[in-house]
Amino acid sequence: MTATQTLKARAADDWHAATTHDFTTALASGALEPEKMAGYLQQDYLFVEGFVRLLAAAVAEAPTLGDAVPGARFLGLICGPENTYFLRALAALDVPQAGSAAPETRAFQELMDASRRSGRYELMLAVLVVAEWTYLDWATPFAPRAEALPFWFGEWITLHSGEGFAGVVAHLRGQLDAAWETLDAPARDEVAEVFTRAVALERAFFDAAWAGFPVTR
Ligand SMILES: Cc1ncc(CO)c(N)n1
Repeated sequence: MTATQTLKARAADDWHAATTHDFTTALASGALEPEKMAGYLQQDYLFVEGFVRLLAAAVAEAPTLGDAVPGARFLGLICGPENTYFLRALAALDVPQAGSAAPETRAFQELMDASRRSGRYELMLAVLVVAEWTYLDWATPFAPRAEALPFWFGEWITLHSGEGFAGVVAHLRGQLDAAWETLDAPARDEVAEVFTRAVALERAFFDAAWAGFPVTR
């Protein structure tokens, strides 16, 4: 097994819960209440702010230009089509951007900030790999039905499935698998800890979204 396969297997319970969640099942069926989607997108837009900074830091730490380019392209996608999706979807659901971060969002912001400020590429990658790979896993089975859904559901699935997005995940995993080979045992333990924590936070974020984040009006 590769390092990222082993890390995923060690977090199997939370991984499975996060990637087969009632929230995403309802989203992909089109039956998710607009209020729940609005609360989720408000909080996730705050998540994305920290994610952009983290991804930018990882691009800066990549060992070569070849290692940096796929992440930089992905940064462009998030700040382009994905950012526009958020603004269009929030407008369509008739809500503004969130006033403040919910506890589950804040926990994620703190993990992203800590891994970014560590300056350590492998800790940044641990969070990035979890965030993108869990989304690829839940969204991929729903890709065939995305077109038939209202855009605020369908485009969220499309943004996290398909060949291009699978390539992003493969790239990030490849970076972490390569970095892993250079790490001593204590550093590997730190990566595993961040990876496991990130999977738990993905699950908690969907649990909170399914219960219903408070919506800013
Ligand atoms: C909480 C969360 N995790 C991962 C992603 C994928 O970028 C996202 N948009 N939100």
